[in-house]
Amino acid sequence: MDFIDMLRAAERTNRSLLCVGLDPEPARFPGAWKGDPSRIYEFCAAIVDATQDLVIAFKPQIAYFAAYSAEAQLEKLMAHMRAVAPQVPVILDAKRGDIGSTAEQYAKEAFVRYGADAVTLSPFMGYDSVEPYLRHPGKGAILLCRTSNPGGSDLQNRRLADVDGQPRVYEHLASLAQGDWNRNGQLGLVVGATYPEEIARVRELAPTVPLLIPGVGAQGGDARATVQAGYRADANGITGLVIVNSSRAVLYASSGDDFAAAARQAALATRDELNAARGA
Ligand SMILES: O=c1ccn([C@@H]2O[C@H](COP(=O)(O)O)[C@@H](O)[C@H]2O)c(=O)[nH]1
Repeated sequence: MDFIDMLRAAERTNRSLLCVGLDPEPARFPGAWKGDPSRIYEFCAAIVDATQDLVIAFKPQIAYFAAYSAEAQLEKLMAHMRAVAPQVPVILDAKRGDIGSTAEQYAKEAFVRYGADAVTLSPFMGYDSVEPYLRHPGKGAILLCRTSNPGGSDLQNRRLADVDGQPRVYEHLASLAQGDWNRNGQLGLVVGATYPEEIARVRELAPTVPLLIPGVGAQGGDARATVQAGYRADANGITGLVIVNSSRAVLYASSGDDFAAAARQAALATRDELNAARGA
């Protein structure tokens, strides 16, 4: 099944727009695991087991594994997610971006080594840096568009003087992802929950592209405003999906031995809040 079909199936089966982000920080692990990078797999697997029926996707952030030379634990975690939650797509948050020949290797890393269903990319180097990912049939490529951090404005909100209508950079990217760049319907966009007006603008320019929206929870984004700005459905079903990510607020809901149960409660509350905002 391809990435978009998996998203739709997980959304239906789990009645969810929530993506749980897997950003394991050993310093925040519970009890005897605290500070121990060899527990990264066990910690993340416990979170996956506790939330797999509540999510539209999982999003491991590769930096949290690479920083501890824990790539083998990430491989094991990918296999675990496939085994316990085959219905849930996995988005590898890697934010890669490089010339085509190097991008080919990064695409193999994401889709072959780790078996991810989609990967996040920086589109800064242009279409030829994105195209190698699109050669993997059915896999998703999710482009940074209007990121959740304040510094996102430094470049993404600048206007492009030589493009008709002088759109902002993020607006131009949204148009490209809806149109010329999206040759096989594999593209998605990252838009921060911290900027709901920009989510609405992206949705206007890219009505059918799935939006990965980090920034609720620890970054303070408003779940209700996020869904209202980005989610679209009509009588025939969902026309514009949102994948709303929360990482730290779920992972570290408790620092005690009840961390997995607490993560489940946090995920459940966020899922229900997102559903209430779309009237589901
Ligand atoms: O614009 C962006 C793009 C990616 N991220 C990533 O999402 C999670 C957010 O974690 P929280 O703990 O829920 O704040 C993290 O992996 C970021 O690298 C983002 O925050 N904003």
